[in-house]
Amino acid sequence: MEPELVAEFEKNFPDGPPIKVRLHRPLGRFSLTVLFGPSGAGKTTALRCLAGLDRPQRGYIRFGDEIWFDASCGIQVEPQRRQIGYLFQDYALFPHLTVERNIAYGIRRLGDAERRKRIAELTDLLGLAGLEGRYPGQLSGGQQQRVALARALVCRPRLLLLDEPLCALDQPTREQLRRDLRRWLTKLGIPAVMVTHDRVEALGLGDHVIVMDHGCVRQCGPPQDVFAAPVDPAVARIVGVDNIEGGKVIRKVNGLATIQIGSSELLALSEACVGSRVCVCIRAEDVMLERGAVARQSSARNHLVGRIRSLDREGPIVRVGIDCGFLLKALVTHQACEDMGLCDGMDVTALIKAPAVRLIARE
Ligand SMILES: Nc1ncnc2c1ncn2[C@@H]1O[C@H](COP(=O)(O)OP(=O)(O)OP(=O)(O)O)[C@@H](O)[C@H]1O
Repeated sequence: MEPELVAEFEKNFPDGPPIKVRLHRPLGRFSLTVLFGPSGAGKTTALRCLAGLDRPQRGYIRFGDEIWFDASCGIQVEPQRRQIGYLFQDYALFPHLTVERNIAYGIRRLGDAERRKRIAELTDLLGLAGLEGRYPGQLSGGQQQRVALARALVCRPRLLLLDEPLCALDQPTREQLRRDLRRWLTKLGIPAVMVTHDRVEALGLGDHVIVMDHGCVRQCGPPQDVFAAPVDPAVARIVGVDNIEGGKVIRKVNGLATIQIGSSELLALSEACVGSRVCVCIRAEDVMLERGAVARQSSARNHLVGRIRSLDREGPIVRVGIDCGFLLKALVTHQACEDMGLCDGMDVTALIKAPAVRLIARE
């Protein structure tokens, strides 16, 4: 049987909700588990408990056939005996040590030859060759983060824990490191658990995502599945679904359900029965806009006529709010917005394909 990291524990702080973690992940091969959720969800606490830096009040943590923590018999294995690599948000490099000595810090007791070999392997892999003699203050943010990663990896950890490893970096460096990180970890074959509240990072890096909110695990699974089909409106909000509306199934024809939302109707692919109440989720990027109130023939089943109520610029993207019986949010590029001459009060038609309308059953 493949060895697993199995954790089921609860950590309580005097103020705030109990943090309840459930996690079963394979250890025999590389896989990256993402802890995803808003600020205060309990992600860092979960990571600190796995590392042995915090002690839960209840539950257990098993790493293969080793017990790292068991509240029922008072076992708490010390962090250094867990052989974990931990990469924090702020790189926490020693400013007075060179890159080489920073990386070598955790393997000071190894023989010279082995130490040099390991440092060379990592400086090579992480693109740090040539920088060994520099001090952290002489490096860019991305280089510093790579040194911190090398320092976490040089001890050959059995598990790597990453807490928002890219959040302090500027956008281009972040994108580059995101691509590299997955490649490096795959090559080294070290299973990893990473905290992030960045959707792109969760989707781009993770093999498995655990959505946390208010100390609880709300949903887990492959990131694409979780982001495409959140189990409830709270998860839908956390994973960034822009349009979440209550509705009711009023008709079913050939697997296509008609959902009434206020005075509007939408078509969706659904198993839900006529009369059932649903929560309708539509991502803003799945909404296309056409000028005017008459849409041409299109494969999109939903044509909602409405009036623009807001235009909010977010970098190269504009978030458009349209009143079409309910407030529908659409994302368009700034260029598209200019080309179409979109403005407040203009009539538009929103086009949405039926599969982009996701339904969550409501009790
Ligand atoms: N040392 C502590 N003492 C008291 N409460 C704490 C402590 N550490 C965390 N908490 C509380 O536990 C809850 C979860 O915090 P945690 O840092 O794990 O969340 P998070 O999801 O990592 O948030 P962020 O994304 O902001 O880092 C919060 O309510 C926080 O106030």
